[in-house]
Amino acid sequence: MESFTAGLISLEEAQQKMLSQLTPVTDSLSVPLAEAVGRITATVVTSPIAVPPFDNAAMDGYAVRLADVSSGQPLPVAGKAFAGAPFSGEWPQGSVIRIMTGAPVPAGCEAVVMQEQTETQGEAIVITAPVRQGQNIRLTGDDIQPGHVVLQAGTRLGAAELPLLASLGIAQVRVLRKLRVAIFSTGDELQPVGEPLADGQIYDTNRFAVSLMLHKLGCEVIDLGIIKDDPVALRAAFEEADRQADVVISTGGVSVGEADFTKSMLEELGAISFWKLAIKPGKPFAFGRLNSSWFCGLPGNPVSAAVTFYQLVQPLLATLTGQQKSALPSRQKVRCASRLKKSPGRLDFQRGILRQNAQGELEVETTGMQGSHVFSSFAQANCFIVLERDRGNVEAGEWVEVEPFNALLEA
Ligand SMILES: Nc1nc2c(c(=O)[nH]1)N[C@H]1C(S)=C(S)[C@@H](COP(=O)(O)OP(=O)(O)OC[C@H]3O[C@@H](n4cnc5c(N)ncnc54)[C@H](O)[C@@H]3O)O[C@H]1N2
Ligand code: MOO
Ligand SMILES: [Mg+2]
Repeated sequence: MESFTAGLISLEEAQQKMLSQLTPVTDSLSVPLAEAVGRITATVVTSPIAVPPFDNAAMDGYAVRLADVSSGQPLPVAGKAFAGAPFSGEWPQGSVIRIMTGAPVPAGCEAVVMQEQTETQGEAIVITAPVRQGQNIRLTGDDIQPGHVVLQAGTRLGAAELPLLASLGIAQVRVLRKLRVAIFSTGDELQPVGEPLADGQIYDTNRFAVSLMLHKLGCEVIDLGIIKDDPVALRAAFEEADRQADVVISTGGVSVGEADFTKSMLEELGAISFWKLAIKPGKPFAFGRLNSSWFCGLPGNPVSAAVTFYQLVQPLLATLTGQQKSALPSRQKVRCASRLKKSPGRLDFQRGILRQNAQGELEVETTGMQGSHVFSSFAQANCFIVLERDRGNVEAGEWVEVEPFNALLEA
C-alpha cells in the first residue's frame, strides 16, 4: 500500500460515520397525486377501500351455480352483467347469466365459465369443460383489504407507486418537504457555461452536474454560483448557504494546495466529521456540520465530484428523507474484458461498459482513460468497476465487481 494512502478512512467507515449522525426531516405537506412524482411519503399510506371492491368476473363468459352445471343440460341465458352495469334482476334456477370481465358477479354465483368452454344452442349454452367452485371469480379484497398498508413512510413516489394510490381513490398524499440544498463551486479558473474562456479558464462542470443530480433526487436547489478562491468570499458563501439550507455542497478547494480553503473554512465555521477517504477518485472529500446544516466538500476534479456525490451525497439525502430502499447501489461479479491499471491503496471506481458478450455472458470493458479530470470516459460508461483497495492491476479475463449506474446517472 502506498504510504500516503495509509491513514485514509474506508468508504464504508465514512458512510457509516456520516449516516449514523443524521436525523431525517419530518416536516410534511399534503399534495395532489399529479404533483407528487419524485416526492417521499411522510407517513404510511393505508388503503381506504378493498381491492377489488366487489366479487367480479376474471373472464368473459357465464356466471353459473354449480348445481345447475352438474345436470349437464343446456342452460338458458337469463340476463347480462357488464363492468359498470351489474345484473340486477331475478336469476332463475337452472339458468346462467352472461358476464363480461370486471362485471360484478350476481348473488349466488359460484363460478364463471369462460366462453371458450361453452357452446351455444339457440338461446341456451352447453358447458364443455369441468367447472370448479370459485373459478374465474376475483374476490373482494383479495389484492388489498381496507386499512392495509400499501406504502411505507419514506417511499419515493414514482410510476409504480402513484398509480397504485390512484387505484385506491387516494387523491392527496402526505409527503416530506423538499430538502433545501445550497451549492457553489469554488475556483478562480471557473467560467459559467455560455461565456467565452480566457487564458487559463475552464468551464464550471461541477455545479451543473450537482444541480442536475439534486433536481433528479427531488431537492430544492439554492445555487450560490461560482465563488473565488478567496477566504473572505468563501466565508460569506458558507454562511449564506448555512442560513438557507439543510445541506451545503461545495466543489473544489478541498485538497492541500495554496488556494484550497474549503477544509479550513469548515473547521473555522463548523466541525469536521471526516476528511480524506481511501477511494479513487474522490480522496479529499470532506464531511461535517455547520451551524444548522450538513456540509459536503466535493473534490474539484469533475469525475471525483460526481463519484463522491453518487457514493456519499446520494445516501446522505436518502437517509435525511427516511427512505426505506437503500440508495447504496448493489454490486455483482463479472469477467473483465480489458486490462485495467490500478495501484493498491484506494478503492477504485473505474468507469466501465457492462454488456453481454457473444456467449450471452455479462462482461465489462473499460471506457479508457480513467483520470479524475476525464469526464468523457464517464459519459460513455453504464457502470462503475469497483476494484478492492489492496488490488493491483487487473488482467483481461479476471473477475471484477461492477456496480450498474442507478437512475441518478442514467438518462
Ligand atoms: N499534493 C496533493 N495534491 C493533490 C492531492 C493530494 O492528495 N496531494 N489530491 C489530488 C486529488 S486526488 C484531487 S481529487 C484534487 C482535489 O482538488 P480540490 O478539491 O482541491 O480541487 P481544486 O484544486 O479546486 O481543483 C482540482 C481540479 O479540478 C478542476 N475543477 C475544480 N472545480 C471545477 C469545476 N467546478 N468544474 C470543472 N473543473 C473543476 C480544477 O480546475 C483542477 O484542475 O486534488 C489533487 N491534488
Ligand atoms: O481522488 Mo482524486 O479524485 O483521485 O482525483
Ligand atoms: Mg486543489
